[in-house]
Formats: sequence, structure tokens, C-alpha cells
Amino acid sequence: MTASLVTGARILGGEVADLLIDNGEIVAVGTGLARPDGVATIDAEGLIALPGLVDLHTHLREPGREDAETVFTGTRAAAKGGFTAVFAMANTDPVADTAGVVEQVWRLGRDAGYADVYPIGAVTVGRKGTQLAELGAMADSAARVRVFSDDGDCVWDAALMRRALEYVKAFGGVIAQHAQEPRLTQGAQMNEGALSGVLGLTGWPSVAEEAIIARDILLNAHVGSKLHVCHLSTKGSVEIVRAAKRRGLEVTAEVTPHHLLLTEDLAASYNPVYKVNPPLRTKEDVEAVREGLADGTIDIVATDHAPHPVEDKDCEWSAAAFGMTGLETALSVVQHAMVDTKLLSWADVADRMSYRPAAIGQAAEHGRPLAVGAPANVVLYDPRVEQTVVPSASVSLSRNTPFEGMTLPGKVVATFLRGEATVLEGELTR
Ligand SMILES: NC(=O)N[C@@H](CC(=O)O)C(=O)O
Ligand SMILES: [Zn+2]
Ligand SMILES: [Zn+2]
Repeated sequence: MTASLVTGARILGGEVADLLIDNGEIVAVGTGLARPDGVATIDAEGLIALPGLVDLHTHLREPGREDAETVFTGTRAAAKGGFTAVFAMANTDPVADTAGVVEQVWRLGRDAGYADVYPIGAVTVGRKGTQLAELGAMADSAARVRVFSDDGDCVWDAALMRRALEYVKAFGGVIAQHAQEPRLTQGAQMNEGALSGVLGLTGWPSVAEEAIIARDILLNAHVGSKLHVCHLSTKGSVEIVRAAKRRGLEVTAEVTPHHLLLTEDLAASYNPVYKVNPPLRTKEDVEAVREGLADGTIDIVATDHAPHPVEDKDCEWSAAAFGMTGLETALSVVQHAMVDTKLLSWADVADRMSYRPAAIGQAAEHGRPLAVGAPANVVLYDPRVEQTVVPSASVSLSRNTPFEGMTLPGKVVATFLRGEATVLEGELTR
């Protein structure tokens, strides 16, 4: 185990302090810490120290689509983005709907060693929406699954959704819903509105998201379990979740970096890099999700990193796959959309991108304050520099970033997973 002394970092963007890391833990925090013999020093003057980021919604594509991403490449992208833990979505091939598959993904993550991988289990067998998967066996497996989702598809059947919420209640699990009413979104290609009419693309109306969120909040209130809403994207969704929380109803929600920054008009290019589920929405929606994240209605930012190979994106809009990459750009987009606009402080960013996602996903080793005794999961970030997004510079296997060509603030300088640097001087260490 290597020890490191990080000097002069701004802890959560506030006070300046040194961090001494040894044996995988933070062993001292303070000013002017002495450097023990043989300890590497990292000059962090001007850098912000945050707890390692936690992504509750990542697509790693293994098993089945190793041409798009693997656990190895996806967790390298995670480390590069400042993440020390990612929750891997279940829409793999085979689907992560058994103890065997979730254990395989968990083990691949552990062997790669770039970020802890917490597999998400499918809610239904094959994500087909007809029969509950073996939720208990996945929970009891070595992967200790606590989050379940049919993401990519909605658990549309209300009776099945109710049973899933009831089932996971026994062990404190959470159902993460991809809120998309399938009948209202048949053939949907982009946000429904004046622009979808002009472009001749089938619309995906806000109500298709909002109707499911409202239904699930009521179902969950009836059951008394845990509901999490994936990639919330509309003003109406924010209003529904806000009203529910005011009434004391249990629900948590996430927003993606792309929904915090981008709008539907990008679809006018017919460039499928902007095609995503749920679709990019309007300026009004973007303002509402930013406000919702700022006031705590939306609990967390989750990337929904959805890598796709060139052949699934380099085609006509209607034939292209839904999804965008996001792990490497997430913190920069959040700085740009939320911190530089004074909607969030860096302490709030630690809350929305580390503490709370770890709490929702029950990843006890992550999302801990930078204090003595905590596992040394730390990111050092330079908010003062700018970078232009170049897809070919990505360490992901895929290139479908919607931020190509944009100049975004900030850079991850170092990431530590249990005291071991996965990133130093802005580059992967191995
Ligand atoms: N977000 C997307 O557009 N695509 C995701 C699935 C999903 O998150 O619904 C994918 O797996 O590619
Ligand atoms: Zn989804
Ligand atoms: Zn997803």
C-alpha cells in the first residue's frame, strides 16, 4: 500500500488543508502536516478535493456488447471522470437477472481495480416485464445487489411494479424506474413539440414520463418501499417529485449531465449523437431540472453513460441507438451548468455526486466525508482550466459524446480508490 500526502487542497472547495493517506484510509487532515519518510507528495494547491464520485447509473455493456464498452474500459472512463464507484445497469446480454451474471460483473470490476462496480439487477426476467427476476438471490449473492432496474425499458405493468416494490422492501432494496409509458412513446424519436413536427420525427411527450412517475410514487406510498426515478427530464416531473416530497412521500430522483445542459434543438442537425432516452427537452425543462437539483427535489446527478459503437450511431436518426457517453465529462458539465451559475456550491456537488448516490445505492465504503478513518476515495479537481471535448481522447471504447467540440471548465487531476491513485496528473496510472 502506497502512502500519499496531498498538500494544500481546498476541501470541498472551502478551507485549505493537507490529506495524509495511508493503508487505504485518510489518516490525517490538517494544515502543515509533516511528511513521513517515503511518502509521495501531491501538490494540490488550487485544486478542490471531493469524495470519490459515485455514479448510480452506468452502462458497462459487459457481458454481451464488449465492442461498445467493457467493465475494464468503462471503469477506466469512470476513474478518469473522478468516480470511485459505479452502479452497472442490467441491460446486458445476457441480462443481469440472476446471481450468476451479477457476480460475474462484480468480479470483473474488482479484478480491473479502477472503480468499485455495484451491479444493478433486473426487476423482471430478461427485462421482459412479465415475471419478477430472482431479486432475493441477487441480493444474497456476493454482489449484494440493492438496486434493481429494467432500465432501457419501463416496468410498465402496475401489478408487477407493486410486487417488485413489496419484494425488495424485505431487505431494504430500491427499484430504479426508467419512467416511460410505452404506449405513449411508440416509435418516439425526440421530444414531442413544435420542433418534432417540423423535423418530422415522432414525438416523446413529457406526459409519458410524468404519468409513470406519478403512478409509481403513489404505488410506493401504498407499499412503503423505496423508489428511485432514473434520468428525470421534464419540468412536470420536477413538480411531481417536489409535491411528493412535500407530502413526506419516499422517492429519490436523478438527473443526467446532458439534461442539465443540452436542449432538443440539437436534433435539428439529425446527428444521432443527440438521440437519447428520455430525449433532450426544452430550455424551460433544463431550467426546471437545474432548479430541482439545486433545491434538493432531485437528489443526485447520474451519468446514464450509454456507450454505443460507431455502427449503431453512424446511421439515419430513426435507426440509431438511444444513448450518450458521460463519465469523463460529468463533473465538468456539472461545474458549468450548476457551480459556475451559482446554483450549487462544491459541497453541494459532493452531496449530489457522492454522498447521496452512495446512500441510495447503499455503498457504505463510498460517499464518506473527507475525514480521518474514512476510506481514501478522493478526487482532486482543477476548476480553473478549460478543456475542449475531443471524442478520440476518451478512454471509453465508444465515441458518442454529445459534448464534442464544446469547451468545458475543469479537469480531474487525480483519483484515489482506497488510497491507490487510478489517475495522476490527469492521466490513468496504468
Ligand atoms: N439512455 C439511453 O438512451 N440509452 C440507454 C438505456 C436507458 O438508459 O434507458 C442504453 O442502454 O443505451
Ligand atoms: Zn433509462
Ligand atoms: Zn440508462
